[in-house]
Amino acid sequence: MTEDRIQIALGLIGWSSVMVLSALAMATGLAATPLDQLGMRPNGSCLWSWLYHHFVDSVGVGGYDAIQGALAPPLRLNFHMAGVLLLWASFVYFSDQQYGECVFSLPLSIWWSGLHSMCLYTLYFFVLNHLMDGVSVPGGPRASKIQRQPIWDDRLTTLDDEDKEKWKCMVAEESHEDTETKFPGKKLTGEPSGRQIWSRATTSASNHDKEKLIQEMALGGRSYSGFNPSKNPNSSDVIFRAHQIRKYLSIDGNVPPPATPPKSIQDCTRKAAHFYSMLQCSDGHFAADYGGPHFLMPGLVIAWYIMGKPSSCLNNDQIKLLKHYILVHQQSDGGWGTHIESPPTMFGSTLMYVAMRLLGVPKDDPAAVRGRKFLKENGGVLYTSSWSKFYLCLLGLMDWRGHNSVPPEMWLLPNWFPFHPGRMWCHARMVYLPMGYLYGSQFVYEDAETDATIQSLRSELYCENYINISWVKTRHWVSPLDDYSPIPLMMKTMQNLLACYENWDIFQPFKRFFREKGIKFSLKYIHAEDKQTNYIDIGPVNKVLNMISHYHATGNDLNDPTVVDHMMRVQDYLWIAEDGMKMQGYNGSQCWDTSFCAQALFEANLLDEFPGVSRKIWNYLERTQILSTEVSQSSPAYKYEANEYRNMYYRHISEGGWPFSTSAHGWPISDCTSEGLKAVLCLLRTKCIQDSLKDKRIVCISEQRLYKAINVLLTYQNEDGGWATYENNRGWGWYEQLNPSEVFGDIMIDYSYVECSMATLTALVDFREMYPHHRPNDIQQSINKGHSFLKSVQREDGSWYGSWACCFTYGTFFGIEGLVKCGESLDSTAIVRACKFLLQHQRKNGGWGEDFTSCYDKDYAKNGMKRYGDEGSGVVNTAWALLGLSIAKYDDVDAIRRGVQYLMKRQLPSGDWPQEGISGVFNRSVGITYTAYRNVFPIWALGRCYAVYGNVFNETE
Ligand SMILES: CC(C)=CCC[C@@H](C)[C@H]1CC[C@@]2(C)[C@@H]3CC[C@H]4C(C)(C)[C@@H](O)CC[C@@]45C[C@@]35CC[C@]12C
Repeated sequence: MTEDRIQIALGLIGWSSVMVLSALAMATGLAATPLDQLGMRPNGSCLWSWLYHHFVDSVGVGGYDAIQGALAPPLRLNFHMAGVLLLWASFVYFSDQQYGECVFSLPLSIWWSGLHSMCLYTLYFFVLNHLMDGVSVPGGPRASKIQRQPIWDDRLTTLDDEDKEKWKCMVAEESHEDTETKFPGKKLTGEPSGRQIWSRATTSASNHDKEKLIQEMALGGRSYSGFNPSKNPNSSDVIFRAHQIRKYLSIDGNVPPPATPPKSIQDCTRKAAHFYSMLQCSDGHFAADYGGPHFLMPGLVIAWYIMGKPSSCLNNDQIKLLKHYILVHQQSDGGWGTHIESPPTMFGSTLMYVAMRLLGVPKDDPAAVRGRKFLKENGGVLYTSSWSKFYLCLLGLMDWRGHNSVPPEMWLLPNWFPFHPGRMWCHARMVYLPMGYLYGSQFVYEDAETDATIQSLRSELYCENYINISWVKTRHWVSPLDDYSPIPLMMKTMQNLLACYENWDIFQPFKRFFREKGIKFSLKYIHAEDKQTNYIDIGPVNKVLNMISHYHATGNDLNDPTVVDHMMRVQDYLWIAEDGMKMQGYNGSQCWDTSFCAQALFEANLLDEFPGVSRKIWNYLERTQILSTEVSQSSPAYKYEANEYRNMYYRHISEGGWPFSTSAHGWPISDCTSEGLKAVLCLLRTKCIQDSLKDKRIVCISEQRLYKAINVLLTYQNEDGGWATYENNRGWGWYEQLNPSEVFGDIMIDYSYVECSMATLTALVDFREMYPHHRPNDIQQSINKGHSFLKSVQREDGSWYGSWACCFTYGTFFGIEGLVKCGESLDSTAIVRACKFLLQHQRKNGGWGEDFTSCYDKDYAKNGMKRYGDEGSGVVNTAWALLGLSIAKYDDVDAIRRGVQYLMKRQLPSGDWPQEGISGVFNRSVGITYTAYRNVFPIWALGRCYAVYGNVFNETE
């Protein structure tokens, strides 16, 4: 009897341990799979990965990659399940052998374990794939719409002549030298190519007549009449363009494009290419204004202020231009938008107002009075969104209790944890990292209590008395103007629980212990990001927050080498245009624009006509590919290329990839790699590059390097067959339930996008055409999966939602091109529906137009590009639509002709096109400027239309 009891007890223990073990195995398998897809070996967080790694891989039979790669998702699940089943059966069998018969007989135990496994399998499959919704496709329905319009007073603003002419855009090595002379004894690390900074020039414009011509050319053949946001808040990049044209014309033999209007499509394309070639920088890249968002520069101003206003971070000349920018973008009601075309929001207004005051605009200046009126009419800054509240807390303009918790402890969660921050989209991850550090340290500007401006701001920003505010209650307050992504219930609940953790005494000893560890890890991680990016950092937000974090960590030491390293890279984000100085959304769009230029000229058959331009593009792409093995060992980035560090800091492999901007930035992106690769392949097919390679006038990009690019691209593919931006998708759609930012949509995970997928698929197809023997099966498999993905995200109406530019026209151009290159037949339903969608939206004047509201509302802008286009049409949208229709060889030649004639008609006398509405977008709600698009896409579209349809465009109507 006693023996029986012991047997049953032991059996039960055996059973429960089996259950726990298998649940654990399931959980780690489930949770760790996406994190293991870093394009490298498993990090040991998943039991099965660990087993493969140690047993299968060590015997050298192709290893983990081969197994993982070969297993399609359902199979992979089965693999996990088989493992669980085996473990289970053996355990039960073992206990059965040991402890006699009763319930644990062999057939029964197999039956039970089988049943149990089936149940878990079902749970696994359904929960993961259905309820958790593997990845939800961006572009789903959006309820709220932009209700208001931005309105500016009709006023012309101009920069002082001195400001227009005395600034010089320096690139590459010259830019490094300039910065290094300002920081004696310090050296910048990383590849200099592509770096672009604005510095005061010592020479001024000389010949007056020539200067007039240059200014006119920069404006497309019209004379400069200043900047008037009520006409168009998008600046035209006149200052940079004038600067480049001046440089170009100063070289003997260089002439501007002919003034006569082009008579044919080829003339028009050639003239456009000639004009655009004048803008190319000496290192081969195409520079341009990459501004737009209004919430970036205030972050920098706040950092500068907190750090004691060092002139090595921002000097007086820059401050003057930053103020100018803030003032010209203020709208009639006193507010500022989240970006240049947005109606005023509390997010934009709070930050711009604070920046304006910190830069020295007095409280009673009319702009400040109007700004304050706007803020107070909307409830004061207690109703601004969380990202601006964060900056207010740093400055001592808000109590940290008024901000929801950003616990740095989140980094201490085990990697397998379903909500580990390492699974977040890298931009969100890299912003919440320093936020966690600064929140955890409860950092506040050290002079806040004595600083007169801060004290005054405390009364300017609130409707109530600052000292009487019950901060904890205000944590969730947000104005409807900002509430694009209302905080979901799940996140609110979590924030409330965290508020207990932050404030209840009972948790404090526990919190102290873990907080310290979290802060320590965060700082280590921040440092790794700084080194990996040569202190540029992934984007403008974490750039500034990382700098403040180091300032804090070093005990507010401005001379600390890390803080100085950071300050040396501030210039990389600043840009001057006719609306003043702005902080850009990135350190530029160099590689992206340059890769497009190569492809546009290739399709227009002009690369050989502009051999100098082609060679310079080649050089840029050659120097910009990320090649860890060739990074000098002395570079701080070197160490972090090792897989050990990549694993530790959740980074995908980079070797072989191309970035969006510069090599020094160091973060490759799937579509930037693809566009870079396609550009190289185009160049390789031209005579001028082939000859230059033969006589060694340019450095060779070896086949091995192209293979590395292919490797990165293949590792980037998600399980759904699509491609995300920087990394594989590591989480699930439900993560969006934890989105803590009210102003951005879909920021929590890296989704598969039509743009990234099309770019990668077309790169794979182009590559296979030239190198059919390299990994043919992997490439074919990948193309097949990608092809199905593209079809799966096509919308009912035949369009695709564009996540990174405005909007359906962009997405649909990408969708069509992707399908066609994957071999979809031109008369298939998918292609015909997509082309019909485009045709339905062609406007009376022959063009196409959409503005930013399409992206925000997730609904085609009914009035087209109403405000800043031409009767609803815009040149960039028209070019995208033509590119889509012509790759599909759509047979409505009349529609194509009208589109082409529209582009030709809109070309300016200089060969340029006008700057219309904002083209780019991110996170659904923020517009971003792509100045180069107005040149490169029309060239490309005209080139392609001519190649596909021949000379049917020249008869005028
Ligand atoms: C952290 C937040 C909310 C703001 C900082 C801004 C960045 C998130 C974005 C600024 C530039 C973006 C848009 C960047 C630009 C290029 C695109 C793309 C065109 C290559 C696209 O196809 C893939 C995504 C992009 C990389 C982008 C991501 C988001 C930005 C970094």
